[in-house]
Amino acid sequence: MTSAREQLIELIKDEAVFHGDFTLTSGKKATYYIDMRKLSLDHRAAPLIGQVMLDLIGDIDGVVAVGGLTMGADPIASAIMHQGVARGEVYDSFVVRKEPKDHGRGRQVEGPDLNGKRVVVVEDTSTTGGSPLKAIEALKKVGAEIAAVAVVVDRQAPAKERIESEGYEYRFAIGLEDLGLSPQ
Ligand SMILES: O=P(O)(O)OC[C@H]1O[C@H](OP(=O)(O)OP(=O)(O)O)[C@H](O)[C@@H]1O
Ligand SMILES: O=C(O)c1cc(=O)[nH]c(=O)[nH]1
Repeated sequence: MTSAREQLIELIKDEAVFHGDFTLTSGKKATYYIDMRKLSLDHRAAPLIGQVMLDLIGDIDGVVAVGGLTMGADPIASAIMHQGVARGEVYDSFVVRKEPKDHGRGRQVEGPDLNGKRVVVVEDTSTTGGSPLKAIEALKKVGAEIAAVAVVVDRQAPAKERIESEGYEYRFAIGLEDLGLSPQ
């Protein structure tokens, strides 16, 4: 039987890789764009994402919650939470706002109280790694302990090096070679 990871790779190749002229979050230009939102919000792909990410992070001890910078990370964290319950592996999820909320409780990290809790920062696609590092900054302010950064698709440009140089473990489920793409 085809694995969840293989099924997800086929869906990404068929439905989430777009060719053209794109400007990325970092301001860099690229000739392809991987639109993981198209799949993380799709009923066929979301459960696969949950399974693949659980396989990726399942061996990291003591993690109670997963989440990242809104909005790419949000459906990834939800998929992990829901597929985790189905497997008996329990994770809560959280959302890191790009800026603190300017009313209500003024929070930047929404969800459970993470003070003293071990978390994995997740991401749908990572290019420079700037987004998970921004999430980490906010998470440290609320007292969370960062166990690792885990992303679905790594663009090798160069998130891994940047995140590791800041002292965090970096894992990814799918690389460019799996998708038949070259780094840019
Ligand atoms: O590795 P980086 O250089 O940070 O780039 C990758 C980020 O870009 C995308 O989000 P985007 O900034 O487009 O925002 P969105 O999630 O709100 O759509 C993606 O979801 C990652 O979060
Ligand atoms: O670097 C980015 O902004 C980026 C690249 C990509 O392929 N997909 C995405 O959602 N963001």
